[in-house]
Amino acid sequence: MERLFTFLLSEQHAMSHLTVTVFAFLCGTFAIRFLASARFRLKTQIILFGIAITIAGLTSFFDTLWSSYPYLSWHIPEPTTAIAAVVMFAMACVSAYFYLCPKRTIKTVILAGCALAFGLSFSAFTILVSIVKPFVLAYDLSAVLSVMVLGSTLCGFAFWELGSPAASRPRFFASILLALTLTVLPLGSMGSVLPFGEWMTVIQTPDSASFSPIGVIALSEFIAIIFLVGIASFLDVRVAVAQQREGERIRHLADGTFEGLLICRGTEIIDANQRIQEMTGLDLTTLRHRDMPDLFVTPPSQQMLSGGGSAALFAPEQLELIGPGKRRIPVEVLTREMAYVDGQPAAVLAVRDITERKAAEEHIRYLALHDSLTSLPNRRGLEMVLSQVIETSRQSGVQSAILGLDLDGFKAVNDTLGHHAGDILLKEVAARFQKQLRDSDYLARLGGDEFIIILRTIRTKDDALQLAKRLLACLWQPFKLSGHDAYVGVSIGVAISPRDGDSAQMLLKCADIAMYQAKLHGKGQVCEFAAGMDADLRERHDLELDLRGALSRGELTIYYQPLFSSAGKITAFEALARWPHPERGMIPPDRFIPLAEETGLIVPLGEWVLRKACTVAATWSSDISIAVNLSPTQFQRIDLVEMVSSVLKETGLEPCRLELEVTESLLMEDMEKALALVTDLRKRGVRVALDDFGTGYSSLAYLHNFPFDKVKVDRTFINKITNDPNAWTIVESIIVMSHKLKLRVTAEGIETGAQLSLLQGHGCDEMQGFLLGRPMPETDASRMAENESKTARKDHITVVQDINA
Ligand SMILES: Nc1nc2c(ncn2[C@@H]2O[C@H](COP(=O)(O)O[C@H]3[C@@H](O)[C@H](n4cnc5c(=O)[nH]c(N)nc54)O[C@@H]3COP(=O)(O)O)[C@@H](O)[C@H]2O)c(=O)[nH]1
Repeated sequence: MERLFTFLLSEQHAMSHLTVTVFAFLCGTFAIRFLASARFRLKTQIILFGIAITIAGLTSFFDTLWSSYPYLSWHIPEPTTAIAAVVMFAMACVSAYFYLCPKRTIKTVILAGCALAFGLSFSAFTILVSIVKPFVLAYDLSAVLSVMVLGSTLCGFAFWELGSPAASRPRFFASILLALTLTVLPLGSMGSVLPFGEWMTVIQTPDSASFSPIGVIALSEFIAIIFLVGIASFLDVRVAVAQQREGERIRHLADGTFEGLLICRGTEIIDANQRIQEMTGLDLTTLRHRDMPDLFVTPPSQQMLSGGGSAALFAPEQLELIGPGKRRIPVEVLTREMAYVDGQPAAVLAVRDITERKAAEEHIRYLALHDSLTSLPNRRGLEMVLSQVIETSRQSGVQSAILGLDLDGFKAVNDTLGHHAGDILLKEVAARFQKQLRDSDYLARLGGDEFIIILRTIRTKDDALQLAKRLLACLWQPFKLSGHDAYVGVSIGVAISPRDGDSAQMLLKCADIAMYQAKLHGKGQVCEFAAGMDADLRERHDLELDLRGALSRGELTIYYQPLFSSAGKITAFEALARWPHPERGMIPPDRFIPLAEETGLIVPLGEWVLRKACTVAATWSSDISIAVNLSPTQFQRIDLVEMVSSVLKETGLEPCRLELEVTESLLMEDMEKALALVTDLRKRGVRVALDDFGTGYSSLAYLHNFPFDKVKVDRTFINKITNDPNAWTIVESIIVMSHKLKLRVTAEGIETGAQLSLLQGHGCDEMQGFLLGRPMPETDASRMAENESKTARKDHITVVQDINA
C-alpha cells in the first residue's frame, strides 16, 4: 500500500494523472452510453462497451507507463499487447453481459465489476511482464490486492448506479465511477510494480518473488471476487427479503383497494390484486401470464396496450370487463408505468368498476329525457326521436304523423279538485292514450296537459285521423278522482311528415297550430294542419295584442238592446260589448269575446262592462233593469260576488235592477260552486237569468236546482217556432214548465210579427229581438229609457185621474 502512495505522489507527473483521468472519463462516458442506450441491440451494446473499455484501458496503461519510466527506451511487445487487448475486450464484454443480464442483482453487478477489474489488471501485468523479460517483475502484493478490490468495487458501483431506478442522474455518476476505475486500475497496476532499485532485494526474498504476477492477479481477483461476492450475496439476501416484504406490503395495499389492479409487461399479466380476481372471477394463477386484452370485451386502445414507455398517467379509458358468467362489467381503466417490486418497469392498470356510476348516469339521462310524472318521454326525448323518424321517413319515403294533443277542461279539474287529483288525471289520461297506440307509436308529454303522439308509419292521413277519433273517445268515460267523477276532453292537431315540414320543430309547430284551430272550433275536435292556418293564428295573435291595447286605452264601448214585457213596455236593456277598431271597423263580440275568454282578458273586460252598464243604468230615472252577460271565466273568480257588490255600491244602482245572464256551460264546470254563487248573488238582491236555454244540454235539472229568476230561450229556437212544429213544441214546453217552477221566460231573437204574436199568445213574459229593437248606442238607449219613464209617468197620471174621476 505504501508503495502505491509513493508511486502516485512522487513518481508520477500531475500532467499524466490529468491526461489519464480526462481520457478515462471520455471513454467511460462512451462506454456507459453504449451500455445504457436502448437504441442498440444487446450484442452491439456489449461489443461497443468492450471496444471503449479496451481503448481506454490500453491508452491509460501506456500513458502511465511512459510517464512513469520516461528515461527507458521501451518497445511495445506486439503479440503480448494484442493478447492483452483481446483479454481486456473479452472481460469487458463479460462484465457488460453480467450487467445486462435480465435478472440483475447486486451479485451480478459485483461480478461485472470484478470481471472488468480483472481484465484491466491482467492486461496491464501481462504487458509489463513481457516488457521486463528476461527480468522477473517485482511488485507489491498488498498493492495489487488493494487495486483489485478498489477497481472491482468502483466498477461495481458504476454498474449499480447505472442500473438503479432510483438514481437521479445515473449515466453521469456511472461515467464518473467508470472513469475512476479506468484511471485507478492502470495507475494502480503500474504503482504496484516496485522501483528497479528494489528488484534485487525482492528477488532475494522468495516470499514475494516466487509468485508469477499473472497468478497473483488471478489470485487477488479470486480473493476480491470471494470478498465482494460474499458481501453482495449478503446484500442480495437483504434486498430480496426487503423486496419480498415490500411486495407483501404492496399486495396488502393493493388487495385493500376498491379498484382492480393488473401489473403487465407488454400485454402479459404478471400480477393482479384480489379485487380484479373478484371482478373477473379468475384466481391469481389463472390471471398470471394471461394476455391482458383477453379480459376485456372490446380491445383496449393502443395507448393502454403499450402501457410502458412513459410514467405519465394516461387519460382513463372506458371498457367492458368480462366478469363471472361472461357478464359485461363497465369499467374505467387507468394505465401508468412504474418500477415494479423487482425494480423492472411494468404497466399498472387500475380497473375501476363503474357499474353504479353508469347506472346513475343512465338514470340522469333518463330523467333528462323523461317526464317524472307520467314517465313518458319529454320534449327533449321527443325531439330526438322525431328527428330520427323524419330521417327514416326521408330515406324510406314512408309518411309519418304527428298528433298534438291538449286536454280540454284540465284546468278546472286542477283548480277544483287540487293538483294531486290533476296529477292522477294526467297519469290516467297518458295510460288511456297509450292503450290506443301500437308498439311502434310514440307518446310524449310536453308538460302541463300537452301531449304528442308520433305515428312512425302511416299509409294515409286517415290512419292518423282515425286514431285521433279513438283518442277523443277514450276520454268519454269519467275519471274517478277523490270520490268525484271528472271529465276532460282533448283537442287534437294533426301534422303529416314530410308533407307539412322536414324538421322536428316545423312539424311540432304545425301540429300545435292545428291543435289551436281545433280548440278554436270548440274544443274536443280534431283538426288537420293546412297551409294558411298559421296565418289565422298570427292574425289571432295580432287581434289579442290589439284587444289588450283597446282595453287599456278604453276604446271599447257598449250597445244596449231593449227587452219588452208582453204588454210592450221596456223592462230592461241588455249590455252588449262592442269594439270599434280604428282599422278593422266594428269588431263583433262573437270574434273578440271568445278570444278574451281564452286569454283571460274577459275578467277585466267583463268588470269594465258591468261597471259601465251599471253607471249608465243608474242615470235612468225609470226602474228599467240592466242585463249583463257573465262569462264562465268570470264566474270562476273567487271574489265575483264582492266585485258585483262593490260595483253596485260605487254606481249607486239598486241590486234589483241588475240582471246577470249566465249560461249552462258555466254551471256545468262546478255545480256546487255555481249554486253557491247564484244563491249568494240572489241573496244580495241581484237577479240571475239562465241564458241561451235550449242549446247545450238544456238540462231541466238546472232549472229545478238553481234559484234563477228567469230563463232566456235561445234565438235558434225562436227562429223556427213559426215553421217548425217541433221547435214550437219545445219552446211551449219550456214556457209551461218554467211558469210551473215560478220562473219568468224571455224569448230572444224575435224577428217577425208572427213569432211575436205566437209567443205573446202563449204567455211568454219578455221579448227581445231585432223586430222590437236592435242593440243601440248609449245615448239612444238612455233616451229610450227616459221616454219609457215619461210614458210610465203619463200612464200613472192617467190612471190616477181615471180613479179620481
Ligand atoms: N260575457 C260577455 N258576453 C258578451 C258581452 N257582450 C256580448 N256578449 C256575447 O257575445 C255574443 C254576441 O253578441 P252580439 O253580437 O251582441 O249579439 C247579441 C244580440 O245582438 C243578438 N240578437 C238579439 N236579438 C237578435 C235577433 O233578433 N236576431 C239576431 N240575429 N240576433 C239577435 O243576440 C246576442 C245577445 O245574445 P244573448 O247574450 O244570448 O242574449 C252573445 O253571446 C253575447 O252574450 C259581454 O259584455 N260579456
